[in-house]
Amino acid sequence: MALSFNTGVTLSLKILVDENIPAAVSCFSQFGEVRRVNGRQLSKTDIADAEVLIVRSVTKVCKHLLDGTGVRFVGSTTIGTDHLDLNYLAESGIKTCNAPGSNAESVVDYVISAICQTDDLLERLLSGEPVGIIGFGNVGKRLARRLEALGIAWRAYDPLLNKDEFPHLGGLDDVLRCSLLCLHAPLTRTGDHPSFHMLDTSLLTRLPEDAVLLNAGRGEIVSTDSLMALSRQRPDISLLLDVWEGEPAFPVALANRCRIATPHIAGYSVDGKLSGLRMVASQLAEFLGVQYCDFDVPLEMTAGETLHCSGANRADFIRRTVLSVYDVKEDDERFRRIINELDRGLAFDLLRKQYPLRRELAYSSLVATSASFKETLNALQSGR
Ligand SMILES: NC(=O)C1=CN([C@@H]2O[C@H](COP(=O)(O)OP(=O)(O)OC[C@H]3O[C@@H](n4cnc5c(N)ncnc54)[C@H](O)[C@@H]3O)[C@@H](O)[C@H]2O)C=CC1
Ligand SMILES: O=C(O)C(=O)[C@H](O)COP(=O)(O)O
Repeated sequence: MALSFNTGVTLSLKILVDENIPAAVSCFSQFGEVRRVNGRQLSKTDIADAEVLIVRSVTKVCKHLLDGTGVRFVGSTTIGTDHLDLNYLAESGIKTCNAPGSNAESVVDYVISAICQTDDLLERLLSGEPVGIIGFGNVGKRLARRLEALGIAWRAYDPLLNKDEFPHLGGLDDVLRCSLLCLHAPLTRTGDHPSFHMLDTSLLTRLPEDAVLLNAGRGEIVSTDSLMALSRQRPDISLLLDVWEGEPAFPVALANRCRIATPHIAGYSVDGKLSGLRMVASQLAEFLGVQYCDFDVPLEMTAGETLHCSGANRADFIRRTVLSVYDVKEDDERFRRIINELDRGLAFDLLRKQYPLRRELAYSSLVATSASFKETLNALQSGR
C-alpha cells in the first residue's frame, strides 16, 4: 500500500524480518504484516514488495539489494553496522538505524567468562596484570567498568576519541604491553584510523610472554595470515576468537590453534537480542509517527531460577559464579564439533540459529551464600 508517514495512523506495512531475531513477529506485527526470511540468502526478489527491512549482521544491505524496491526503512538489531552501506542508504533517503550498545553487556559477559576459562588468567589479572582494550565505545567502556569493579587494571586505546574528554586513554604501545588484549573496535576501512587489518604479526609479537589475545569485534581487524604467523612465532600467546575473517566460513587451521573458539556469539544473550529488537522497533515507530507498544516476551525467554553462589576464595567465587551463568567453554565445545564439517559455513550459521537461551549476569538471579562475597557479586552484576 502507499505509504503515508507521520500521520499518527498505524499502516499495514509489509515488513521483512530476519528469521533469527527472536520475538520479532510479535514485536513488529503492530506495524503491519511480518514475514520471516533467511537473512544470509536474502535477494531482491524476496523484498520486492517490502517497505521495511529488519536485518542482522549477516545481510549485506546495499544498492544491489535495495535499488528499485519500495524499502523505506532499514533496521539492524545489531551494534555493528559494517554490513550496511550507510552512504548509499543516506543518499537514497532510506531511514536506517541500528541498536547501539544493545548487546554490549553480553559481550562483556563473554570476556569475563573467557578470562575464567583461560588457565590462571583470572588470578593473574586479580594480582595486578592489566587488560588492554582496543575500541573504547559501548563494549570497551562497559568492560572497563566491570573490570574496575572487580579490581582489575585496564588500559584502553581509541584514537578517535577526544583526549581531553578521555585523558586516561593510552597509545597502541600501552595496550600491547597488557597480559590480555581485547579487540572491541568496529570494522572500518576508511578514515584516519581504519580498523581493517590494523594489527599485524609484528605488532602482536610485542605482547608480553603468556599473553592472551581476544577478538570479539570483527574478524577482519586481524588477518587470518597474521594470526597464523603469530601462533607459529609465539605459541605462548593464547588466542580466543569469537569472530573470523570471511564468516560464516572460518579457517580450520586457525580454529584448531585457538584456546577458545566460538561462532560469533559473544553478543548472543537473550537480553541483548531483546534490547536490540526494542531499540529498532521504537525507532520504526518514531519514523512512522506512531506510538510504540512493547510486546509480550515469552516467559521461557526470561524466566530463571535463583542460583546460590559460593567459593573457596575470591577467584574461585568469581569463576564459579560466572561459569554457572554463562560458560564460554560450552560454546567452544559446540564449535569444535563442527570444525570438520564439509559445509562449515552452514554449520557455523546453524550453531548461531540454534543458540541456547543465555541470560546476562546482570539479569540473573544470584545470591552470595557468604556476606564476604556480596561486593564481588555486585561487581559481577554491575552491568546495568
Ligand atoms: N562478537 C559479537 O558478538 C559482537 C561484536 N560486536 C562488534 O564490536 C564492535 C564494537 O562495539 P561497540 O563498542 O558497541 O561499538 P561503539 O561504536 O560504541 O564503539 C566502538 C569504538 O571503537 C573505536 N574505534 C574505531 N576505530 C578504531 C580503531 N581503529 N582503533 C581503536 N578504536 C577504534 C571508536 O572510536 C569507538 O569509540 C561493533 O562495531 C561490532 O563490530 C558488537 C556486538 C557483538
Ligand atoms: O551486534 C553486533 O554487532 C553483532 O556482532 C551481533 O551480535 C552479531 O549477531 P548477528 O547479527 O550476526 O546475528
